[in-house]
Amino acid sequence: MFPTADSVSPNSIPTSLLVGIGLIIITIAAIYQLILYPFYLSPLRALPGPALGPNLLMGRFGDILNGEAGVPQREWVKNYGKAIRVVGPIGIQRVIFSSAESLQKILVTDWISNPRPGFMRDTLGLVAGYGLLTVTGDRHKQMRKAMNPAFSIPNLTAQTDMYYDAIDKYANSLQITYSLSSEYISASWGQGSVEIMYEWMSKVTLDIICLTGLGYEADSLRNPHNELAQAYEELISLQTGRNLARLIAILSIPGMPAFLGSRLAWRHRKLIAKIPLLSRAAILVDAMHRIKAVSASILREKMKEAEHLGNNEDTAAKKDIMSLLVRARMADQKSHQSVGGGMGPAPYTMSDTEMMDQVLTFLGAGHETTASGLAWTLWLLAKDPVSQQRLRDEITPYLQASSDGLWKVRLGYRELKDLVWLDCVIQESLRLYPPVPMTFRQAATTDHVDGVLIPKGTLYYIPIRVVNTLKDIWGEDAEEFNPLRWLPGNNFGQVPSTLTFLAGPHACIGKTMAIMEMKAVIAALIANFEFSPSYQGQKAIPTAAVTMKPKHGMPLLVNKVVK
Ligand code: HEM
Repeated sequence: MFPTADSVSPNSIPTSLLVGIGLIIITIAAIYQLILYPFYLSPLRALPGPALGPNLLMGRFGDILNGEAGVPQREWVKNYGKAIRVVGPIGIQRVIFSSAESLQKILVTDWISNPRPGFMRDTLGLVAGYGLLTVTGDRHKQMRKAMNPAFSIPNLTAQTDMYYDAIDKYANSLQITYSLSSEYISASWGQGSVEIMYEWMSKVTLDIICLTGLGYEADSLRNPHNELAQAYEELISLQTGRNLARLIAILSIPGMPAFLGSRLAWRHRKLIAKIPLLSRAAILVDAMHRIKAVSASILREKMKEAEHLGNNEDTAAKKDIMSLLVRARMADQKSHQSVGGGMGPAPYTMSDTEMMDQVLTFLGAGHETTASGLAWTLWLLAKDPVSQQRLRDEITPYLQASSDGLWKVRLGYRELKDLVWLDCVIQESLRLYPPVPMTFRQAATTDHVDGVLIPKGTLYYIPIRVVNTLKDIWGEDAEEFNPLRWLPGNNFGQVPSTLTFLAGPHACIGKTMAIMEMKAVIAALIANFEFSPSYQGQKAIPTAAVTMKPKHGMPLLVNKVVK
């Protein structure tokens, strides 16, 4: 039925016409975004890179989602060179630079003009607080300066003994499980207990970061119902490939991150859970609410404790990073008051909200990353019994006998740093399986990088795992596990060639802490247990999520070392 001349007044445009015009506009916009701009107009179109692929809407996103973390990108870099363009979903272009000079410019020299992109800050802010991971420029400089002392070597040295409570608990529980399950013999492969190592490492690192970062005993190893542990388990479940892609899509809707972080969203979480597209967001809202509630109460306690203790230095409780930050803030405020009675410009101190965000940041940034690093190290050692035994031999002189039938390991900061083979193994594992396999930056201004004109707004994919395995830096065996390359004399440690903890002002503040913690856990486990693949032909597949977790949680066969 077509409208007659009588039925169309100047004030009433027929709905069908409006719909038609709308469809034409959407079609033109889609053709522009998906085809015209990326392939005929964008200044980046001259860069080499993989062809668009069969799906115009998704670009090469399918390869990334279904591939091993960082591997499709590594193949593209091999095929197309060190400055490439990849078209992702809805025609969004990403540029991958992998030369040392271009990464130096993006991450170090011009870091302020290349911040983390908005979608990344929104996502991180929601799950790991609006702390160091989300701020940039001057605010970042101030915050980082305020936090650096808490990560100093003296503080880390004082903290190493806090790792061993969780490590001992895990070693004990592993010993019990082993003794109960070693009767199950797999005729084809071996005897022992099959353990899902990522899950265990996640509990160990949660307990350690809660204690060292916050002075809080989560004890998730013994108490699976611990509220923090449960909430994090739910959050982690959202981070597998497709779930994560859906979540990022939801978070890209303008205003959505702020809404999901609000009390309103929490109050209506049951309703949100019923909306098909948002059901996963409801899990996030609920888990984050619980994590925030626990974090807020930890912070309140810290503040009370700091008021009570004043500047008294020697209580065990004050070794954790949060206590140090709270006390440093109090000291700054007091000194401002006492010098000139609070007149004059106040020094920068973190607000209560910023402090609270740091609590969430430590938990978010320091837990799964380290768990993932540990799971991959155990896998690499399981596949390389010679390196595993060499490590056991290196640690043997430091072992202490104990009544529970386990060797106690109590390596301090200096020993953890100086054990050469332990260092080689950890560095090599972090190189080959960097727990954060990639990150993003976005050009805030139009600029040239490596001679390429980069329009404002361009997304940079920072190829951490790719750079860590470039053959022209690491040699022909770049993709192999070879801890020997880190031995003194083959000194790759001097070259800024692994990007595992990134580089520049946003480089990981927890790097030394994470390495020390990994060394302590690995030393204690290898001293007491032997690890091997859980079945013949086992392959471990890193998922393409925020952190590079092993698919299926990394089952390994565990046997007790005979004393
Ligand atoms: C093996 C373990 C770890 C790895 C591989 C790792 C890796 C990284 C990477 C790649 C970044 C840069 C992210 C970006 O800018 O896009 C980063 C930043 C950060 N990490 Fe870690 N991290 C680890 C452990 C930790 C721990 C234990 C903590 C704290 C207790 C921590 C706290 C942070 C913070 C606060 C930032 C933001 C730094 C800034 O922007 O100034 N990380 N980490």
